[in-house]
Amino acid sequence: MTEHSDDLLVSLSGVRFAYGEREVLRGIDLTVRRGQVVAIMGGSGCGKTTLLRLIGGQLRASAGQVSVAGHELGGLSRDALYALRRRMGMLFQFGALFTDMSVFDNVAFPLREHTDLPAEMIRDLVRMKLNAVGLRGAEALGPGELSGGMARRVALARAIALDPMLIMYDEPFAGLDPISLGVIGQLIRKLNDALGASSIMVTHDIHESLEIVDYVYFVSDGRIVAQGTPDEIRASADPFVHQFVHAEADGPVPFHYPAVPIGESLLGEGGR
Ligand SMILES: Nc1ncnc2c1ncn2[C@@H]1O[C@H](COP(=O)(O)OP(=O)(O)OP(=O)(O)O)[C@@H](O)[C@H]1O
Repeated sequence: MTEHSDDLLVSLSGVRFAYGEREVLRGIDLTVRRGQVVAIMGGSGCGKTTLLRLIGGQLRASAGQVSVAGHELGGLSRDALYALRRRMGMLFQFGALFTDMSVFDNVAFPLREHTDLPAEMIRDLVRMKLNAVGLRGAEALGPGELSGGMARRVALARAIALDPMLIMYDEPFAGLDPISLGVIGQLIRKLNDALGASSIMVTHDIHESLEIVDYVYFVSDGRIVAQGTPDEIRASADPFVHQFVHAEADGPVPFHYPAVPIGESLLGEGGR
């Protein structure tokens, strides 16, 4: 397979990151090609959100390189980084809407903040984005009048308001019923393709993800431990992947947070 670096929108090589003394990422290599939707999966607290923040330039790697659209983030000035971040749409956990603003104003917010477009053009753009998520008729509603799935769709419309080249989702399916979950999954794919963008989503929802993504990375203990296309993942004999695909509570990702054996801890407390 020939791979031109132009095809790569995001590229991480040897990326390490620590919060103070606590090293969370220990050498991550990962790429996202233009047009791709990529999922990042892994146990709770393994560093998935941290990875998104590094790609978004909110955190800086302590070693290795993070490149987006051909720019190495570590070498960018503050202004250049800000300009690049404007071309990224982010939908963070639960994508909180501004509760005191209508659906329309929520979606208009990034356009008003980041552009000097006239009001009529903003109105048309907001309507197009709301139409893309099937909610053009809901523009006058307040967030309190929306179901969970509708609120998520409004957050999606807001995340794509500025036509980003990269959209990042942190747990886009969290807390949704199965039908809304399917709707959001299909929308993530559809919007990615309609915008000609690339998307990265951090998620625990393997079955929904395998339906819509092009590639999956599994993170554990600060490293990529498995990766592949949905077909490769489904067919994988890797114990780590198996635990995820079959939702086994215990396996390479342990059920228990590290602790002394329960016998010892109970005895210890009883002996006090
Ligand atoms: N600001 C911070 N300061 C110190 N430690 C942090 C900070 N943010 C996250 N951590 C720790 O870094 C580790 C990775 O966090 P991160 O949020 O990236 O994990 P995650 O894989 O997204 O987890 P989850 O799936 O539970 O959301 C966790 O152990 C977390 O406690």
